[in-house]
Order: sequence, then C-alpha cells, then structure tokens
Amino acid sequence: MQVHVADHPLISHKLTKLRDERTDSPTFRRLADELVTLLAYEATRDVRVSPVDVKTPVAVAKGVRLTDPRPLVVPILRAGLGMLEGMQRLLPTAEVGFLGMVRNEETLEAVTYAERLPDDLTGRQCYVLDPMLATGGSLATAIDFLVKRGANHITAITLLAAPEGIARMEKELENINVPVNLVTAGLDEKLNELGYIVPGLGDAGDRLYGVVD
Ligand SMILES: O=P(O)(O)OC[C@H]1O[C@H](OP(=O)(O)OP(=O)(O)O)[C@H](O)[C@@H]1O
Ligand SMILES: O=c1cc[nH]c(=O)[nH]1
Ligand SMILES: [Mg+2]
Repeated sequence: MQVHVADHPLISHKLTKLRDERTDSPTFRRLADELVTLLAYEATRDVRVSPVDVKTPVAVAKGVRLTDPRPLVVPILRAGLGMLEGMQRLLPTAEVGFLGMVRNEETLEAVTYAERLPDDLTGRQCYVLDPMLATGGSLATAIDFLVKRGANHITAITLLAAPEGIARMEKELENINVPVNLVTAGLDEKLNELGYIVPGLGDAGDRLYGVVD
C-alpha cells in the first residue's frame, strides 16, 4: 500500500482546528468538507483520463476527459458521509456506492450493516472515504468488498491514520493483487487501549452527527 501523508500548511491548519475539542459540530463538518477537497486533489492524481480534442474559439487543442466507466466513490457510513460532498466537488460525475459499518467497541471488529454497491466493479477505480483509520478493520473490510467485485484500483482517503491500522492493512493486502493507495491528512502516534487514535480527534461520527448511543 502506498501511503501519502499530506504536507501542506493549509491542511495542517484545518486539521488542527478539527482536532480541537472546542470545535462545534457545524464547524467540524465544514472543516472535514474543506479538508477532503484538498486531499482529493492529491488522491485523484492518478485518476484515469483519455485524450480528447477540444475546439477553442481559436483552434483545436489537445486535452483529456475522465475515462468511462467513471470512478466509484464509497463513503463508509456514518462518518464517511461527512466527506462525500467535498469529494464530489472535485469529481461531480463519479458514481457513489455506500457501505454502512460500525465498530463493535468491545472487540473492535467492524460489523457491516448496510451495503449498496454496484454488483460488477470490474476494472473500476474506487475512492473509499472514512475519516479514521484506527485498527484498520473497517477499511480492510471495505476494500475486500470492492476487490471481490472486481475493482482494480483503490484509493482510501482518511483525515487521520494510526500506525497500527496501516500495518494491519499492509498485512491484509499482501495477497491482494490490486494497487491500494492511502491519502491522509495526518499520521498520528498510536491507538489507546480503547482503540482510539492518539492524539486523534475523538469519535469522528459523534463529532459530525452527535452521539447515538
Ligand atoms: O479502523 P477501525 O478500528 O475500524 O475504526 C475506524 C472506524 O470507526 C469509526 O466508525 P464508527 O464505528 O465509530 O461508526 P460511525 O461512523 O457510525 O460513528 C470510523 O468512522 C471508522 O469507520
Ligand atoms: O479515534 C477514533 C477511532 C475510531 N473511530 C473514531 O471515530 N475515532
Ligand atoms: Mg463513531
């Protein structure tokens, strides 16, 4: 897995505000949205394009357009939903599939409770959105869904990642013959005993949408 940790002062500035425990939900949602658009610029560096000619008022220019089939964007519910609009701003014609997952807070295993993806993803490029890569269970499960349906290029975009989660992903991806990239705004120190990223930002879903249980 190729890991790219964003190194840009605006991303660091927004991430710092996002982490702050005093940041309220509306501000957290806006910052997450802005961060994703900045990360998406990097994450789509290898989006597939095909050559086209375009007629300007003056002459014919050589250009490119996104190759069909269009990329598939997959937010992992709940928290990944807070990243969807920011991604669609850069890739407005992408299709969107959904995966609902929740971590069992005792075992830390990811449980899938909803799935709405195209059946056939043969040859498709996919972008998975989830703000937090903690143990890596959720993202590894999501990638497994996409690879089993034929996706042949996957980029995960996260706001924060933990070294433990990256190590697990690398191990689980060893036998997968599909290139997987990770683009993240920050790589943190570790996980705590509850599986939370340290220093992290707390529970991303709760900070976006409120505490449900
Ligand atoms: O790497 P992992 O250890 O799997 O943890 C990361 C997952 O945990 C959070 O979701 P959560 O289970 O809190 O669900 P939510 O988005 O509905 O809040 C987060 O949004 C990730 O999906
Ligand atoms: O730190 C963490 C870990 C998992 N999920 C979150 O929302 N935050
Ligand atoms: Mg949560």
